[in-house]
Amino acid sequence: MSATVFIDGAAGTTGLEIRERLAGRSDLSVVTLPEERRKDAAARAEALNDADFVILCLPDDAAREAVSLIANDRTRVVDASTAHRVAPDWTYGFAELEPDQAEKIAGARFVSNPGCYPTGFLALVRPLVRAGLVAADAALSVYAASGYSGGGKAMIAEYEAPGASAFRPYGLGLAHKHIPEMQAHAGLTRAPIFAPAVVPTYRGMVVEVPLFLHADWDAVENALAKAYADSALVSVANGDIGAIGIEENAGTDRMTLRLCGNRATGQARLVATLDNLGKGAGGAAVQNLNIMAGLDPVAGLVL
Ligand SMILES: NC(=O)C1=CN([C@@H]2O[C@H](COP(=O)(O)OP(=O)(O)OC[C@H]3O[C@@H](n4cnc5c(N)ncnc54)[C@H](OP(=O)(O)O)[C@@H]3O)[C@@H](O)[C@H]2O)C=CC1
Ligand SMILES: CC(=O)N[C@@H](CCC(=O)OP(=O)(O)O)C(=O)O
Repeated sequence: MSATVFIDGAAGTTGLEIRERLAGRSDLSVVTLPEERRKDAAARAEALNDADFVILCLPDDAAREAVSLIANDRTRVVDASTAHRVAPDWTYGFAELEPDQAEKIAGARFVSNPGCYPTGFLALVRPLVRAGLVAADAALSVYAASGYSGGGKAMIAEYEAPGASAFRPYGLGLAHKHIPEMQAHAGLTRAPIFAPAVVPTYRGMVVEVPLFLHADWDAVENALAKAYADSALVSVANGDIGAIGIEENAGTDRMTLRLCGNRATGQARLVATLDNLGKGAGGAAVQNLNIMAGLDPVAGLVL
């Protein structure tokens, strides 16, 4: 019999993306609640406890509540929210982050899906910190632009009404909810300065880390290439390029990384493109589910 998967929050933006990726799968049976019961705590508690796997596509407080409703020691969880991303008893669900991360996910009961912006930042920075090519105490900055679906149903409604801004920097108080996971999982002693912006396109994301390289350019290029050599989803492309579009990986579960900049001066721009709803959310959640269930890690994903 195939494993059962309950999607809590299945009517939301991320939930719908996950349902699309799981549609037609014969190796998993997807459970969702009918519209009139999808916020009923008793119905959710029953579904959460019946399922082999649950994927939480909920605001942080509702995700914490969902975990508290699980009263057995069997149901395994992928949480797409920010609630558990630096919690010590949860496994960080970024399979490509460390050489043994997929193995840890495979054996974990509680897996937190990475944030969309941290997915780009960590993919660029973690291999360089690990290799000693960027110092653990480096003062890093992160600039990023996201499609408006990153803000869920509320932001989609706002951006699909007249008058949406063409470029909207936010997080100006430098306390965005993604900063703790960026610092913790990159292995940095200082929090990066994080400068995100929303643009009027539905999906897609560019994450950029500009920095003065103190290491050899080729060594940095090689460290990135080596880190993702075996990945079906993350690739390293030639950074000798004039411009990069936010659309590059929109509608897919891929992520592309580049080391751009001026080799002669050592001034670099590390750039990642991904889909906030793909590798940044729904794609990563399905990848984690596949790994936990011992299935093909990229089954159902958009390659
Ligand atoms: N959008 C993105 O790009 C990304 C989102 N995420 C995370 O995924 C999670 C979901 O985000 P997103 O899909 O964008 O948000 P949405 O607002 O689009 O969807 C959230 C869904 O959760 C439902 N919900 C809220 N409270 C409860 C509750 N108590 N019980 C059951 N259902 C509830 C909402 O119901 P209703 O429809 O009635 O409002 C809605 O359908 C968030 O934690 C977000 O941070 C992570 C990475 C990227
Ligand atoms: C454009 C926009 O508003 N994006 C959201 C991030 C996406 C998201 O929902 O955050 P998680 O990845 O942590 O779940 C934000 O900045 O809060």
